[in-house]
Amino acid sequence: MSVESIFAYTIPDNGRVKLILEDRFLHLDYAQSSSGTVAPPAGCMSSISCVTPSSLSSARKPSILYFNILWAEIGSASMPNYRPTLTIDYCSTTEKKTAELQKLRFLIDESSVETCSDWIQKLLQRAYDASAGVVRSKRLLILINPFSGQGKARNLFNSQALPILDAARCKLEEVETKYKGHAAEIVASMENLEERYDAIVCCSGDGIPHEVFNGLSRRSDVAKAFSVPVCQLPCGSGNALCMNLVGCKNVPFASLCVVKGAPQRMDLCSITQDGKRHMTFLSQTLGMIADCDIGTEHLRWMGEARFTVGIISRVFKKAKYPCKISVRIAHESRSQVRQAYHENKLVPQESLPAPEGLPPLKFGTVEDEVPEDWKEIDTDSLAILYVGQMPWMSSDTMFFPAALPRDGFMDMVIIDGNIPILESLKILTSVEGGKHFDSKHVHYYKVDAYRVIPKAKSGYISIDGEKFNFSPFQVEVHQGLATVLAHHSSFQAPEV
Ligand SMILES: Nc1ncnc2c1ncn2[C@@H]1O[C@H](COP(=O)(O)OP(=O)(O)OP(=O)(O)O)[C@@H](O)[C@H]1O
Repeated sequence: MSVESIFAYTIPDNGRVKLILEDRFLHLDYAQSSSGTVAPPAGCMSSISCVTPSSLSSARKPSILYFNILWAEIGSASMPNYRPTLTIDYCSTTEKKTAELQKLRFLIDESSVETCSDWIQKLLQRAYDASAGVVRSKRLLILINPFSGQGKARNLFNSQALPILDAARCKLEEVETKYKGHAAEIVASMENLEERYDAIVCCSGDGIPHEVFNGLSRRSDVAKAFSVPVCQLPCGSGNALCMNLVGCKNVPFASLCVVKGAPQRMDLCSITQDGKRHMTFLSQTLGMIADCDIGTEHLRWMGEARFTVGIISRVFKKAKYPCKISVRIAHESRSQVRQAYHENKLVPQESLPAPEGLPPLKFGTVEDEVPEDWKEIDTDSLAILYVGQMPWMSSDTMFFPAALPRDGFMDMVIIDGNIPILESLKILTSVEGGKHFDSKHVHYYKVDAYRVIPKAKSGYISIDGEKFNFSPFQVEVHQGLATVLAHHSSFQAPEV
């Protein structure tokens, strides 16, 4: 018998089953039973249809994708007359990106324990592809914001993430954030951060990843610190990081992606405002979106719906936000943006130079002179200025369909407040699928630096969904500075 396959026995029927390591999945061949009538163990058949790739749905043998396999081990035969057991922990998954923890148990012959141990090693090598950078039994720093979303983060973590991380034998260190800024302090001050953890997992909305990237930027070993991958378990009201990296806001599926994720380089931006420099990983906005993001705190109980309710009321009021924008545009027309998207879609992370520290600001700060070659947009009728580094801004708004993880650009959207209300509503309702990209009323640029000077006395500026001062700010991008943990090397969004 090849070590690619082993025989085991079902519990309780004692039927013979052959476990075969195929190219991309583990096959369970129950037809090996002499009677040929042995039923697969409970929980197996129901999960099998989910884990069998659609191209193989006609295959007779149940199979489990290696991606879904968390762990396998032989239980010690502690009692006399008890045969050793082989346990396989895995997640059944659906096309809608949900996941459920499952367990298979088989008996094995005492004489085949050694063969089975070799087979388990092979199985785990395939389940955790070291050549793709996937680390087994990850050491994770888990940052839980107990106030995220509607205060459910702790409960979501314990009930939906922990069982999967435990089954995958991850080593966890949990910390609950105690106040705003605590997560940044933790990662800024922790000794040997990069030696201690394989990833930082934010059980939160987008506020904690924002703090984590800022905390990392304050470390003296900043170059090494930015190589620690950051990811999110979607427990907040805005979970854009997870939506972009994983493609859903399902906590069990996101947990499976933490287990199976590998480090991926990603652009990160600096923002200067009022004499300070911060990092921003997701977005900067002024106008209706900022108004809704920050100005609807009283509607927090609604969850993500609060953004929609806020936007519609502002469209009908024809709200306008006068400001001066100076911007370094790299790609201006829609066709140029599309072309740049296709050219840069798969920038290999290995082609980027390793960061040497916090990069110096190429264009100075918001206090410096605006460079002469920047384009000036002076407007009294702006409705939305929205600049993003990732496609999804929430689970149902894909504002920046052309955004890429490491093209070295930010995507800038400008929408004027003088367009008819019906057109504004059309744009905003097409944002879910990113269809607004082709609207003639939407200006969509790829830029690498810009400055905004608001002209009103008061208002809202939202950076990564966090409230910033209502004063001038300048942003520039640093290509591939940050590292995230993801199963895919690109963002989870359809092509433009
Ligand atoms: N213990 C705490 N008490 C109060 N605020 C906290 C605490 N821990 C973290 N915070 C702050 O809570 C804010 C929101 O966090 P987070 O993004 O996780 O949740 P959220 O529900 O998605 O919120 P938002 O929709 O505002 O982004 C962040 O600014 C974070 O700094």
